[in-house]
Formats: sequence, C-alpha cells, structure tokens
Amino acid sequence: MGVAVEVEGLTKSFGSQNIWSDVTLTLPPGEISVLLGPSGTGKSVFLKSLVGLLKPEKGSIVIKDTDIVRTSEHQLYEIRKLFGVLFQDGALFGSMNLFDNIAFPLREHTKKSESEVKSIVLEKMDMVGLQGAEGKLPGEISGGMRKRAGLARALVLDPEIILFDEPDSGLDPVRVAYLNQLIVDLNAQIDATFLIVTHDIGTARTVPDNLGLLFRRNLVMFGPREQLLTSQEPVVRQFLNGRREGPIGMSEEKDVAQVEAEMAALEARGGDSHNGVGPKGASGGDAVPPQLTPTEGLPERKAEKRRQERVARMLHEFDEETQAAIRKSLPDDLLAKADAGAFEPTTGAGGRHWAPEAQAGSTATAVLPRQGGEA
Ligand SMILES: Nc1ncnc2c1ncn2[C@@H]1O[C@H](COP(=O)(O)OP(=O)(O)OP(=O)(O)O)[C@@H](O)[C@H]1O
Repeated sequence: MGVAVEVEGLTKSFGSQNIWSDVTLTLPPGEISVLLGPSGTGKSVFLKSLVGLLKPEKGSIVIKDTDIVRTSEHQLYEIRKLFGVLFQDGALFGSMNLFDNIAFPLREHTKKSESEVKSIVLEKMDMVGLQGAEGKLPGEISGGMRKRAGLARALVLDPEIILFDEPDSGLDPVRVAYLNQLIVDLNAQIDATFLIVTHDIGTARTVPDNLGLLFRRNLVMFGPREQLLTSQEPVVRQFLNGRREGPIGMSEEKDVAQVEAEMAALEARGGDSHNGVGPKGASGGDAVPPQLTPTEGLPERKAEKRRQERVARMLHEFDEETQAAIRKSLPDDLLAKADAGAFEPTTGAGGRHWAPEAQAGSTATAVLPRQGGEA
C-alpha cells in the first residue's frame, strides 16, 4: 500500500518572491489526489518540494515518520526511492531506446541481473500498453507513447508514491481519456499514493479521490472531490468552469470592483450554465460526475474502501451540498454509522484535511473556511 504524505504549514519563497504559504494537506495512502491552480501558482514547485529537490523554508513534509524538509541527505536519498515521477515530457533520453530508458533506474539504483531487469522492464511496459515497442527511440513515437514510457520508467522501482506533472499536456482529448483510465488501472494494481498536477478539468472531475486548488499563494481548498466540485467559492467556480469572469486574471489578480462587475454581468447572462462547455473539460453546472473505475477484470481499488470509511468519518463537517454528493458514494452501512454518530467527531484541529482512523477526533478537520478564495 502507498504511504501517506503529510504536509503541514509549508512555505516556499525564492528570494523575496513568496510562492505559497502555510500549505497544509495530507495525501491519504493509496488514494489519487489532483492539485489544480492557475499557471505560475507553484504547483511544480510543490511537487519538487515533495521529492526534496527544493527546500521550503517553513513547515514539514512527513513521510514514514521522516520530515524530509529537515532530514539528512542520506535519509532523503532513501525516502526518494519511494517516489516515481512522471515529468511533463516523459524526460526520456533521446539516444536510448525505450527498453534502456525504462531500465535506467534499475541499472543505476539496484544490483539486479540483466535477466531480472529484462523481466521487470517488460512487465512495466506491458502494464502501460507498450508491448513490442522496446526498440523504438523516443523521437520515433507519439507524445502519448512517450508519456507511457515515462510512466513505465516511474514504475520500475515499485514506488509507493507517484507524482504526475501535467500528464495530459500536449495530448489530444482521446489520448487523455486513455491515459486517465491507465492511471486509475495502475492505482488499482499497485495501490500507491498518486498526486497529479493538471489543468485538465475533465481529469480533475473524474479521476481523483481528492482535489485541491492553489491560488494567490494559498491552498484555497483540499479535500474529497465532492467538496471542490460542489464548492461555491468564486475562484473554484471560475477555475472549474474555465471562464474569464472571476478573481483569476490574465496574468495577475483583479481588483474587487472589477470582479463584482464581471460576476453581475455573468449572472445577468444566466450564470455558469449559460457558458456551455468550456475548454479543457470545463463545463457549466455543479454536477459531480461518476469517478472512473478500473477496467473490468482488474482488481478493485483498495483505496476506495479506505476512502469511503475516511469520508464517512468526516461527513458531517461538510455543507449540505457536499454531504449530498458524498452520500451517493457511500454504502448503506457506513452511512448508517455516520448518521448514528458512531464515528468520533473529526472537527477541531489545525487545518488538516484527513481523518486518520486512529487519531480521528483529536487532530483532523475536513474543510477550509469557505471564504478562502477571497482572502
Ligand atoms: N528554481 C527557481 N528559482 C526561482 N524561481 C522559481 C524557480 N522555480 C520556479 N520558480 C518560480 O515559481 C513560480 C511558480 O512556478 P511553477 O512552475 O511551480 O508554477 P506552476 O503552477 O507549476 O505553473 P504552470 O501551471 O504554468 O506549470 C514561478 O513564478 C516561477 O518563476
């Protein structure tokens, strides 16, 4: 099973430029989380901080009881082995064929024999649908195949956490749909913790268990997918609907009067439902579409059961609309338990967004204040 990544009070600046402050969230073990945010809000910086490539000046990132912000280089090296990373362009070596690219981490970091390397590489290539492409050079294959090869390479060391930096970038919508299915299928097979940075709203709406949004140097929200998808937070609505009206400007923030005037004009035109379907999978309306499930024949996602229990514990902390959406994903027995008050309450502490079973009641809270987007 994947491991939890617990981020608390994380702050990162470059010189006098603050990127984000006081970011607190937990990636629950084995679950899929998506991080959204306008360009330049520091999503890549966040991913790099998680693998220890960048050092935040404040806060902690705890993985397996180690705070990687403060740990030794040696410990960091060990923790990094838990990660697989899919970079935007696959980050393949142009002069090596796919087999050698995918074998690279095994040859660098393990003492496995060539026959073991071969069997692992072929197994991972099979998992991502690249059978028979071992001899191809990265320049000879499509962008979608390069992403798959990058993913196979991210898998060879059996990671417990996989970070995806804009896996959909440069792909057509059909290839994005195939890649999203592959991500869900992989999660079912390996039960690792996934974090995906994307601008594709269709992906955000259908793939993850949890969704977060970075804006104005803050994590506006992070929680179960239903929370963000039903949110009335202006910045969340604007982002999910891919529209110009709202707090997010062309290159920077807008002033309050301008946002108010835009929103009044939008309402007069019929609100988001008037917008129709926007770019990158954005669409009007508040619907929480069904989450993608693994392809038939694959095991169920183990994370799904764990998540159901986790969100049932937090259910009563959400507003009505979010609760109604979450209820649809819960089995009757858990709903009955939640409604009977059989779970310890999870309200009460410190901006965390996760209710770990053992500590529920003492440390977890489900939601950020609703006014976060305007802060
Ligand atoms: N090593 C660095 N040194 C100085 N500034 C940096 C460094 N890395 C990133 N930045 C700055 O941090 C900010 C956030 O960059 P980042 O690439 O994380 O944004 P992003 O949210 O991933 O954007 P996009 O959606 O466009 O990929 C940018 O202003 C960028 O210039």
